[in-house]
Amino acid sequence: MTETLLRVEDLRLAYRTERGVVQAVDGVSFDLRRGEAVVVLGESGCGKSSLAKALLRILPRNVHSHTGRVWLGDTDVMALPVERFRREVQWLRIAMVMQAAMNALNPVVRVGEQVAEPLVVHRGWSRKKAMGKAAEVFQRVGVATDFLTRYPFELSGGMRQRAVLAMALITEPDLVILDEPTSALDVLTQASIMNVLKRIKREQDTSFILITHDVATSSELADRVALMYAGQVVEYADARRFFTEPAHPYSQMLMASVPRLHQTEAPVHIPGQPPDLLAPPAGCRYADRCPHRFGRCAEDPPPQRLGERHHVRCWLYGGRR
Ligand SMILES: Nc1ncnc2c1ncn2[C@@H]1O[C@H](COP(=O)(O)OP(=O)(O)OP(=O)(O)O)[C@@H](O)[C@H]1O
Repeated sequence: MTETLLRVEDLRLAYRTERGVVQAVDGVSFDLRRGEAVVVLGESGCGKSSLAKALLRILPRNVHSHTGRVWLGDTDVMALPVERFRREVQWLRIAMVMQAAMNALNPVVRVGEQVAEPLVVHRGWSRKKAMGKAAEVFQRVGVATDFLTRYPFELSGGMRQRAVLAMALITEPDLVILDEPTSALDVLTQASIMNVLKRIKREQDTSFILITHDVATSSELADRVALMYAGQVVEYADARRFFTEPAHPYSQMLMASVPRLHQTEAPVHIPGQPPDLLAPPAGCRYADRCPHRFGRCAEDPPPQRLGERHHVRCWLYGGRR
């Protein structure tokens, strides 16, 4: 059996705002094996980016609370002093491509130098040696090495996205977290970037957490799916199982809402809105929109185990009181 790389236990992140406390990540647990890709799916505002930030300890100033355990191998990296986490874990073991990172490249620094930077800063490599590695990683992500000496404005969106991916991969981390890496790109470029990710996953045994709201693009890479709703993971499942036989009523509605090429009926629209994270309901977060709602949904369902590495937060599947 492949080794477990990451185990997240009861991760929580809340922000302080003028209107009160926003519980953006609310008791998230899942695990990830080496070489696996988990796709974190969910509607806008459900806490996907906050989950990534909570994992990488990239927190805004208005954090109210941040708790839980994040095991990377045998180490709970949440318990490490923050300087040690930055020195030993960030970039070197877990790298991240932030949302819209390709637009955040420094416009006055050549792309190659920016891509090589993590090796210089975090591994203490000489700039020359790091540039050699940058050329190698550029080829791996499908960018010709003459682009190393170009400035960001000279690259297309797809090329810039590959460059930020190269920057995340250059230290050969165990895990790369990608937040909406292709949402600003056209479908052909999206597909070619997903192909690069698939190849890297296969060749280097790199694990990925891919955050997206796009079911179609993500299905290509996903080994596992974590579906988020209102700060919680409502279903965590094997990807094939999730895409063909989703268990949670929200997963079922989401899958039915994805337009298909040879579909005769119109895609389903999910009525209603997700709850306000400033004042989430006491019971099941999805109850207001759920066609299967019954009395017990007034209580918050804990994750119920449906099988090996498959859990669901729904009373339809029984569970303890
Ligand atoms: N720094 C912050 N301060 C206060 N509230 C925040 C902050 N960042 C995010 N939020 C709130 O936390 C909740 C989750 O936001 P988050 O960005 O994690 O969701 P998301 O699923 O990534 O959404 P999107 O797909 O739109 O990026 C939202 O209600 C959002 O308004």
